[in-house]
Amino acid sequence: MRSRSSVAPSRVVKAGLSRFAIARPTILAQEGDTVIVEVTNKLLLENLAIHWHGIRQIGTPWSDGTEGVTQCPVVPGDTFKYQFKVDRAGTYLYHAHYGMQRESGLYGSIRVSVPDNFTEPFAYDYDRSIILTDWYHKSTYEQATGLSSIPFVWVGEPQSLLIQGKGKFNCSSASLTANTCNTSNPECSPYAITVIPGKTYRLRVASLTALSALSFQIEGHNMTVVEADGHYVEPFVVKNLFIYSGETYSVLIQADQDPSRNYWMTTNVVGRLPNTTEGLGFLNYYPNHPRRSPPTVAPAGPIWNDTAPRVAQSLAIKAHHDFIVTPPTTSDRVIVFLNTQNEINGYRHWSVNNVSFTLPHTPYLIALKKKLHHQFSQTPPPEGYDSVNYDIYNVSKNPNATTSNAIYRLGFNTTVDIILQNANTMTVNNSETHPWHLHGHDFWVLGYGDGKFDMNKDPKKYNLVNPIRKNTVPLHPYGWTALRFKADNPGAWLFHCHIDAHFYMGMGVVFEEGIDKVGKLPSSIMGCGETRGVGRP
Ligand SMILES: O=C1O[C@H]([C@@H](O)CO)C(O)=C1O
Repeated sequence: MRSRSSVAPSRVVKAGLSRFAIARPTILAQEGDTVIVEVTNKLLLENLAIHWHGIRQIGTPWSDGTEGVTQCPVVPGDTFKYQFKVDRAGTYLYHAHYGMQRESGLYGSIRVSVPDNFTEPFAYDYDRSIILTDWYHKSTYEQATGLSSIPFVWVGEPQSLLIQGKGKFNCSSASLTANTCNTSNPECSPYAITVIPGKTYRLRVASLTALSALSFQIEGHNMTVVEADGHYVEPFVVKNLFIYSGETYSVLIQADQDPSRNYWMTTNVVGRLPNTTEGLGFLNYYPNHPRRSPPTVAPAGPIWNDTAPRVAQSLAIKAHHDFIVTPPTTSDRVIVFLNTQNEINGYRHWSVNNVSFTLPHTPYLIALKKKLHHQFSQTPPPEGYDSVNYDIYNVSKNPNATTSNAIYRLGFNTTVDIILQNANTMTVNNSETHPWHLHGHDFWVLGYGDGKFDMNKDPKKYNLVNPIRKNTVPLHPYGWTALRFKADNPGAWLFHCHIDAHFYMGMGVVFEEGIDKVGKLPSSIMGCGETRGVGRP
């Protein structure tokens, strides 16, 4: 097993956040470090909160940065201090967690290195990170207004795909002024990763798309997957890496091709009918010019509606044989989450077991700890759905759908199974891919399957031998995904679809466990709802 560093030096990273800059600093830390980030909200009119995606916040649930769940928003002009321990090496992310703010570009990487005396189960010469995103021309406010209007206005497909904040847009297709669309602007040149011929690179690839499921590929180069969401993977080789919003992977690439030219890196939409041209970057072989286009046409990625290779990749991700932590063999509670799109009072929502999630005025962590139980519904949300009669293959009207801010209260230290069940949307013959992200924990991924989950048969097929642990996992169209986790981290934790618009439309739940074990809450997380006036100077 990996050893822990006994020294815990602190690092302070100061971040000021202003509106349009895309490239955020990467936070570099070592396992065991305490990271302190002082975030100053320099936005004129917007609140914010920053989530440290993949960091479990053990003992610091108030630093999870989830507005409405673990803290009040950081208002313009205020500085908020996040402090947490990075207790496990790996590839993580940070991003805004206020409304749909993340997709405006407020994100970055967290790279936690292994302790000094530790050898990873693979070797490489250099370490590089990229974040894949999609980009909309409409502001998040315009998008949010459409989503919560009658008639419903969907955000649609993004205008561009970005590799490390850089992408392209066909200016001739829009009536934009010269300043907003200028292809000769160096800002528009594709992102390049420069490699030295003969060397091996660890490329940390993350996705923080607002909507798109992606395939990522590098022309002429195989990728060996070695890490997923901070856990070592039994290595396997891919040509296309399928990646969903909220996931991180490390892949190894060998710079072993003809060194006299550059190669395309491309990313394209899968899982939805694409209306966005592919994102392009260069794998730049030194000493070629980093902006010299490869001599080839950028190769096309895999076809968008072929689900089988995506499910196959999900199934291929297993824990590395030297780093297996087996899950408990049984669970104390099984909760089934039916994912549906429905209409409630004429508004379009996403729901879990016909309940569309809404946030209370006082964040849960505060309301729970201070026993302000009137702040949110005390009617327990449903543990499942009518799996006998519900037809997952057809449009359902779901007439009993409601909105609620009730939460799932879990017994401390119990083992919980979550079965995510997909279904048809409100469009005929359509079921979408949803990346589900759990705050405060990793879960074991026990299995994926097609169709309706069968409680009698499917658990027998669970992988209890070498399941990967992750914090984000896809739910494939018309399929199910089975997860297991231990409710061992005192706090209130969001579990939600990582598609911005879907979470905005109610696709999430909150778990509470061990609230009596949470330490004294810092007053800085207060100031809204029933704590208005508290924590503000
Ligand atoms: O929530 C969504 O709404 C649209 C579509 O279902 C209705 O326009 C879509 O593709 C979503 O993911």
